[in-house]
Amino acid sequence: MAKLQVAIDLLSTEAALELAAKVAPYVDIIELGTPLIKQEGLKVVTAMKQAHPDKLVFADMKTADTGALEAEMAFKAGADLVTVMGTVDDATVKGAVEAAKKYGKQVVVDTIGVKDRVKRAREVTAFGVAFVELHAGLDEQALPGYSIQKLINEGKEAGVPFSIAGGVNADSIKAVLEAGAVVAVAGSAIYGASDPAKAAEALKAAFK
Ligand SMILES: O=C([C@H](O)CO)[C@H](O)[C@H](O)COP(=O)(O)O
Repeated sequence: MAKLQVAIDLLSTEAALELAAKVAPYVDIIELGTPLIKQEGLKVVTAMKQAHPDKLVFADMKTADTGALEAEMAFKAGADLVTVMGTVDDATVKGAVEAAKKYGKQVVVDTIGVKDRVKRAREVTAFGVAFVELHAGLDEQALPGYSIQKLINEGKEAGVPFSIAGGVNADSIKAVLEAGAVVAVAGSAIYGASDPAKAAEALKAAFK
């Protein structure tokens, strides 16, 4: 069964914990966004795992170098999954995968900036990553004419385990799941909602 991941792009540990407490009943994976980790450090990962030991905690490290080292730092802090950028050297991805094996954890490759996401998704899957995040970041989403449909089409074509991030919301969740995503990532559709718990519950209902 596919999983729902909440991406927390807030900027304090306190706010992240408050949001997670509201939405935890409806989500499978709690993601600490890259800006949040940069602002608060890996202690936000530790705090989240302590508060939600039954959830998978996803540290959106967006690692670009020293794959093994950064993955190990996040796993030691309590992360279950870490991200490595797909645009970087294969050695960085492989290093993170080696660290994940050592800790019994998992690596996800983030495809922001990857020109041919389908090709790269297939390449990195062979290195042993858990799944590939077909991702349009917040800056790309803000460009005129952005549509999540491209990611959905790429997922259908890829033939490897993938998540989709980049505007997953109540309108797009069904198409994301029908495309075969193993994880649907929703950030602003949850943390930006007037009632985040209700928004998460509505998204989760689409999984049935
Ligand atoms: O990963 C993300 C982004 O790079 C900032 O950290 C977002 O969490 C991801 O794009 C999901 O957010 P929404 O697009 O708002 O659903």
